[in-house]
Amino acid sequence: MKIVNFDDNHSVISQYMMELRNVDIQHDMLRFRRNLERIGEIMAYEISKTFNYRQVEITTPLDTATCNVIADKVVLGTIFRAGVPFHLGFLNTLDQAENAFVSAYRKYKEKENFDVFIEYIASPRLDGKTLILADPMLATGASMELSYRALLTKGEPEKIHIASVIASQVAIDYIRERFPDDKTTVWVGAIDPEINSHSYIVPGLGDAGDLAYGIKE
Ligand SMILES: O=P(O)(O)OC[C@H]1O[C@H](OP(=O)(O)OP(=O)(O)O)[C@H](O)[C@@H]1O
Ligand SMILES: O=c1cc[nH]c(=O)[nH]1
Ligand SMILES: [Mg+2]
Repeated sequence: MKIVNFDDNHSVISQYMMELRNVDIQHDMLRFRRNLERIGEIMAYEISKTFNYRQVEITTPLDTATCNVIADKVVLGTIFRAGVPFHLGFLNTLDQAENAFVSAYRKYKEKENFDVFIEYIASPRLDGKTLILADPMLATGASMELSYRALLTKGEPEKIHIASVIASQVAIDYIRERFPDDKTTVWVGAIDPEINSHSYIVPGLGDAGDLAYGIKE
């Protein structure tokens, strides 16, 4: 499994990450969502460098030109709710992609004890396609794994890109053991060292869904 950590080579993403994490800035919900979206746009661009391209002859007003277009059949698969602004960023860049949505959410039994539930899935067929699985937070990795398993009912993708803003080291190890090694690449803004007893990433940024859309009951 290949891992691309954007924190290894600083870029404007580092600035967006600071704003997402910073308690003095992250409460601006519009900026928070827009930063997730902007990171999605840039990650999509970087992932697009791994695609196959095919040549097409097109007509310009003056002559014909040989151009290259994406040959991969790309599906953007996103996990509700925090994934929504991130998804929009990917779709801004990869506007021809198909789209899949999965709802994965934590249902708490007690304060520190929860199950992850999948209740909704909407996806095209995935056989032979390039699946980008986007969720800004990878804490334990359970939502990502369960969403992937739910999507496998729609076919077997040829390539898998897991895209996240912050992953814990635990989640990276978890995903490494559960996703096909030869066709999975993980793209992350940063890998944080710990998760706490509530399975929140530390230092992380808090609750991405709540910061993007408000506190849920
Ligand atoms: O790796 P995990 O331990 O599964 O945790 C990560 C998940 O938690 C968050 O979603 P949450 O369930 O809080 O739902 P929300 O996006 O609606 O806030 C986040 O967006 C991930 O989907
Ligand atoms: O740190 C975390 C863990 C799960 N979900 C979040 O939004 N943040
Ligand atoms: Mg949340």
